[in-house]
Amino acid sequence: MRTRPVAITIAGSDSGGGAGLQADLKTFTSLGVFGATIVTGLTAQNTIGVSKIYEVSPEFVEAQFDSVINDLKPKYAKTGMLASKEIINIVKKKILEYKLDLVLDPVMIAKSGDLLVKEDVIPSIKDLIKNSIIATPNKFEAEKILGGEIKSAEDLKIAAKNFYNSFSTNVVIKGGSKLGGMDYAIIDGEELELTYENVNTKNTHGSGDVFSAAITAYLAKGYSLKDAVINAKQFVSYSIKYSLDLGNGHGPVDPFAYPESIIEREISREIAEKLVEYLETHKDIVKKLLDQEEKLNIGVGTAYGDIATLAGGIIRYINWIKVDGPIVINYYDNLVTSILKETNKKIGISFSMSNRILSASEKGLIKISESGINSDTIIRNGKIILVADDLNDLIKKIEMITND
Ligand SMILES: Cc1ncc(CO)c(N)n1
Repeated sequence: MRTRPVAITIAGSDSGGGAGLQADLKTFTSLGVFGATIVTGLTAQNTIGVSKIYEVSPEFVEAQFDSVINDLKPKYAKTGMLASKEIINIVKKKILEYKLDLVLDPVMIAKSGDLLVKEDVIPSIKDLIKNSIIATPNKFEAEKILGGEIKSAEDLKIAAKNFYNSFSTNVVIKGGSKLGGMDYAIIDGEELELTYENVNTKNTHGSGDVFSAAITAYLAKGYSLKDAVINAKQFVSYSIKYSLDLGNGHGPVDPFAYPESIIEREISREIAEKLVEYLETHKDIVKKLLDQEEKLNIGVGTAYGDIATLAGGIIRYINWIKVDGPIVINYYDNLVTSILKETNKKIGISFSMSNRILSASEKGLIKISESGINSDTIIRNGKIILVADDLNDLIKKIEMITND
């Protein structure tokens, strides 16, 4: 009998799928957490904007709480869009009734700039903040809640302290791209500056939702609040770095990017194993590619820039070959891994320079260059590196060169 940690999102639907409860559920699932939803409203929305908002009645929000909490007994919940003070008030009542630990994301506007809440929600939001374990406003929301402006990293730190002291609640304020992607957190009095390589993209629809959902998921998995925030920052940064160019507005971030990058690493390892097996069972071909007592190596890359290679390589002694493993990922740099990075090709093999290569090139079977631009065969350090888009393509090229 299997179980998973359970987390709840109390949020609105984004018909476009990139933000709101859809982003929350994708984030929960990607982190191995079972997500349930208390739907507060529906938006007719896409990457360009919000055209309509339909509010769920407070009574129906309450009914969802009673159904979900009594049965699934979650400890952690997060909020997204809470469009009116009536909804915020019922959420507060139910949070207290069920003693839920709340991650409060004071969602106010979509990436498109459209308002997601009524103008008069601020006092009720402030009241709910006091009943949360952490609030995660962005710069804009923090300005609305605190008053004043946040224009610099220094302002961001002052605002976080002010927020922490005013509400006696842990806080992380998201600085956004204008402040270099820096966030500033205060957790149990400890100040934390959260940074990641700055990613320049317009496709950030759903980024705030993914961040607060990831904090909630890590809490449900048993992380401390500080570790949950640190890990959530990594997770959301990855989903922004690999965000999707879908739609004509702000494309969605991709909460599946992080688990998929791990899946792809495993697939690259399996393809590398298949290539090694091919070479082991085709010693005649290896003998043609490789001079005696020399080494060849292979590389298999993923869409996330990770590369599987052999730690040692394959060595030829007169009539037999020795595989010097293991297969490692991003561990050793060698000729193949650097050429794969340069050319963006998916798979490669390095071997000895020979007349065979030159004649294959003269016959027009392969295209040699030093740069690798528009060619499948690169000369580097007196060796040859053959690259291809997939395993079959590479084997086809290898057989073409050694077909005599
Ligand atoms: C429904 C919904 N919730 C939250 C956001 C903020 O990303 C959004 N754009 N739409």
